[in-house]
Amino acid sequence: MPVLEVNQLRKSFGDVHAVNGISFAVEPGEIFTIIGPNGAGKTTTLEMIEGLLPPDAGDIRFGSLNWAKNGEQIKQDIGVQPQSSALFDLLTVEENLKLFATFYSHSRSAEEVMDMINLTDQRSRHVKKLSGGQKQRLAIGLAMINDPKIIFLDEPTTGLDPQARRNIWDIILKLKELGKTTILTTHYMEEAEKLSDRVCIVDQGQIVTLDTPAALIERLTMEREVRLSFLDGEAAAAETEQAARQISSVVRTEREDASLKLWSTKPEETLYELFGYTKDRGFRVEQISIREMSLEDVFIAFTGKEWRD
Ligand SMILES: Nc1ncnc2c1ncn2[C@@H]1O[C@H](COP(=O)(O)OP(=O)(O)OP(=O)(O)O)[C@@H](O)[C@H]1O
Repeated sequence: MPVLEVNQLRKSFGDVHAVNGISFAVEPGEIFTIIGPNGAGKTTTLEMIEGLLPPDAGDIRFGSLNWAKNGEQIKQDIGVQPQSSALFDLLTVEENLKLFATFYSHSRSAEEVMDMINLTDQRSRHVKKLSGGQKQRLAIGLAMINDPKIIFLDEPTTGLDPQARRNIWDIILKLKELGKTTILTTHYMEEAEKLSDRVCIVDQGQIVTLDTPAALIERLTMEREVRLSFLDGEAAAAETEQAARQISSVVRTEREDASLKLWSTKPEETLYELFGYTKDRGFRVEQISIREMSLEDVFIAFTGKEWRD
């Protein structure tokens, strides 16, 4: 049985349909990621599920519980990461955790949470002296202080450097090991691909597609990008481009100076044929690669838009 089900959720602000009929179900223990560009409706969706924003329409269920009848129980069962600006700057790490623990009937010890978020050695530090990554880890710690079944993390790694981002990924994976369900939003495709059991891509308030990262990538056409660069300069690349266009599995080509990119439905065979050609012509190939498909390609394929972080 899903731990969370949302059905036909809608929210408008004036003329803006921020969330326009979103439905999904999350299974216990999943890392479920909502990904989409700025303004796609991720935060609005999360805030409605978290009980912070009333929906215009739609249904939200946590198992057999709903906000109208079981609000107090749901608050005990879920953990919501506050924006880092909501932390108490003049309190220490430990004091923040202990304060948040008083909001709940049941809580984990501050000690245990500090260990999980790797802030035990910063326990007596005031929040205002923490780095961005440490503040974000504390915000996640506050979301887990009530030992919730479901944890909501709204863009927990935005603006962090790669190492700080990886530290947060480690915490999210630890939560999964503990059997928790995590609902995450992110701008970062790489993050969604690495962490998620399932990914829901949203754009303009609607779900574009929803599946496991591997299934989404698999569902794309088998077209893959092949890159070649030539030691013999532009002329060699231009001639090889002409030859590539005669190969039936090559869908399109693009060339910049001595670098050639082509998209093929049979990349290995295409390369084999092109190597025959370059060898006959005496062209020296400097580098070749076949690019793996990523969630970014899935986004572009489904929306027709470029992805930008
Ligand atoms: N309180 C509000 N008043 C008016 N418009 C709003 C409000 N909150 C959100 N919006 C609008 O609703 C749309 C969806 O916003 P939302 O914050 O949910 O997107 P998002 O996917 O979380 O974006 P981001 O990644 O930038 O946080 C945007 O067009 C936004 O400007």
